[in-house]
Amino acid sequence: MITVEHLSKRYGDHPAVDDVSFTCTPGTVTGFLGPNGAGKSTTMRMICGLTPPTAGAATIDGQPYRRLGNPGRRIGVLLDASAQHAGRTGREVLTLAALTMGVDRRRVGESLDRVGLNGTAARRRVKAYSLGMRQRLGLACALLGDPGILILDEPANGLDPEGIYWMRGLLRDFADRGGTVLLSSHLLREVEAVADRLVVIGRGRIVAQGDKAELLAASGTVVRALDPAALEAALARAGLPGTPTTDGGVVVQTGAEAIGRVAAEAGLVLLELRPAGSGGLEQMFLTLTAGDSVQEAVR
Ligand SMILES: Nc1ncnc2c1ncn2[C@@H]1O[C@H](COP(=O)(O)OP(=O)(O)OP(=O)(O)O)[C@@H](O)[C@H]1O
Repeated sequence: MITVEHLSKRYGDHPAVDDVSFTCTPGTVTGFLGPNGAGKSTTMRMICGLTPPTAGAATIDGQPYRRLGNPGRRIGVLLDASAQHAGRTGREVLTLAALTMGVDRRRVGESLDRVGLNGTAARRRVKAYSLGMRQRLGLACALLGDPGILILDEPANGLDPEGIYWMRGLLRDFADRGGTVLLSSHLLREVEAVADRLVVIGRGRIVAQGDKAELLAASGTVVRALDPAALEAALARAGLPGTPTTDGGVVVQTGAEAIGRVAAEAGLVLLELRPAGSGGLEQMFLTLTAGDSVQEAVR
C-alpha cells in the first residue's frame, strides 16, 4: 500500500507539487496521469525518498521509504531507465542488484527471461541498448527482489507497440496476484488500458482521481447532430453547454435522456447519442489540464 498525504514540493517560488494526496491499494494498478511538467516525477521521487518534500509525507506499508530495510525486496522502482551504468552488461547490472539485495543469483536469469532480454541482449553493454531495452532492464531490476509494490515512471517510453502490450500484461498480472502498481504517464490512452484507478495531476495539483470505470461513467454523453450549430444553440438555451470533440460531436455533462429531449423539442436530427466513455475521459483530461501540454497528453 502506498499512502501519499498532503505532499508538496516547492522549488523557490514554484510549487512543483501542491498538496497531493492519494493511496494505491494491493491488487490495483493506479495510473498517474498528467501533462509534461505536471509534477508526476517529483511526486514519485518524494515517495521513494529521493527528493525531500516541503510538506506532507508518503509511506510504503505505513513506513517512509527510507526506513524500509532492504527496500528492493518490498518495492520495485523504475524512475529513469537511462540511469544504469552504461559500461556494464545487462546481466552484470542485474547480478550486482541481486548481490545488493541479497537475492539468489539464479533469479537474474529468470528476471532477464521475464522481460525478454535473454541470450545475446543480456551479454551486451547497456550503452548499446535502445531506450526500450533499457526500460526492460529497469523493469527486470524492479522485479528482481520479488516486491509487492511497483513504482514506474513513464515505463512505456521507448517501447514499441508489442512491448507496450507486453508490459500491460505483466503489470495486470502483477496486480491480479495482489501487487500494488503506481504507473505514471503523460499519455492517457497508454494507462487507460491497464489502470483500475486514475490520479490526474495538472500544474502540481490533483485535478481528478477515482475508479477508472466511475470516472468514465461520469464523463458525460457524446451527441452529434445533422445541424451542429443548431444543436449547440439548443443545448446552450437549455443550460447544457458542451465541449466539442475532435470528430464533430459534442460532450455534454449529463445523461442521454436530457439531451434527447432538448434535441426533440428543437426538432433536431441526431446522428449519435452515447455515453462518452474513454472519449469523455480524454475530453475531461484536456479540460482539466487546459493550458498545459495538452497535445502531448492525448497522443
Ligand atoms: N530539481 C528541480 N529544480 C527546479 N525545478 C524542478 C526540479 N525538478 C522538477 N522541477 C519542476 O517541477 C515541475 C514538475 O516537474 P516533474 O518532472 O515532476 O513533472 P512531470 O509531470 O514528471 O513531467 P514529465 O512528464 O515531463 O516528466 C516542473 O515545472 C519542473 O520544471
